[in-house]
Amino acid sequence: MIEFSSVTKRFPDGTVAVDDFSLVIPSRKITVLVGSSGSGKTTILRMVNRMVDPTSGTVSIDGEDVQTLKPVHLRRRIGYVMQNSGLLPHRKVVDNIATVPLLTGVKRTAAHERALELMDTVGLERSLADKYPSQLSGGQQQRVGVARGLAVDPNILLMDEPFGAVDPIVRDDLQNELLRLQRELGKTVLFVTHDIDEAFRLGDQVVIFRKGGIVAQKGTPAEILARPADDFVASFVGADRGKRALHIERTPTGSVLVDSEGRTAGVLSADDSASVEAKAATVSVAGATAQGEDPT
Ligand SMILES: Nc1ncnc2c1ncn2[C@@H]1O[C@H](COP(=O)(O)OP(=O)(O)OP(=O)(O)O)[C@@H](O)[C@H]1O
Repeated sequence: MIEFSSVTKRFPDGTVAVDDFSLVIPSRKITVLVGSSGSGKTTILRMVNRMVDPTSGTVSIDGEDVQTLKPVHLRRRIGYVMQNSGLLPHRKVVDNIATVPLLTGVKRTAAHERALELMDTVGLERSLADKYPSQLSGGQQQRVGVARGLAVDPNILLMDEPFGAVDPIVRDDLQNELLRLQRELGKTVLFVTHDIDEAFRLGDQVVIFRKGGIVAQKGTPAEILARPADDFVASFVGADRGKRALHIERTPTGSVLVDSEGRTAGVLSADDSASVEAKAATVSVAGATAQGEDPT
């Protein structure tokens, strides 16, 4: 578990990037920080591995204040995946993945063998091992970035907009891959994105920031969608429009879900359908009662 307690970060130029921020990040779950640019998400993420130190407050991992731990040790036990993969252009894929294990003294053959296994894990052909990053597609480069983040076998994986720079189809693939990996590996993942769809798809816990680094709402995607804390959140998550604002329409052949643009978005399964119909009946009975009519 990672815990932020009343954390503030003021940079030397006076910018307050994070102001009195508290959050518990549960182990083996994906927590997603989402919000507009400049809301302090990256700064928060970087405080976990001490790329940034807080001005006040504490960040702890399993009860241990990270301030008491050496940055180099933290970075060797925490995976870090960034936008544009951050690969070293003059190193082959296999060497990029093996960078940190080699630094920590793992023998070259063992580090390379492990790198090849990680290529399997993230769905990369082993034949790409001897290529240079520029010879790979954007999606492949991101997979190498994820493999490199996993190379130290970390319990914690920090991911800073890792899929921000790839096209929507590849992004979709990478998100699926991360969910699959998470089912297999069960890491504690802290993930930063601008994209609310990505946040809802990946996050067990989602934290929505408004400008100025203030937490507008945190919860599961279902909690946030079912009960947005205020108009800002409702508008940010699109609860009031498009594919998220669904209503039931009865057709001669059954009930369907329709979005706010009138497009059919799906159907209710038989069970759901029965319970929704029952609820609708209860509501109309209650309504009739409220108006003083006899419901029978
Ligand atoms: N080293 C620094 N010195 C001064 N100000 C900084 C520094 N790093 C970040 N900031 C400022 O702190 C604020 C938060 O930045 P941060 O990168 O954490 O936001 P973010 O939510 O991750 O933004 P984005 O989504 O654009 O990456 C911004 O106003 C930024 O300009």
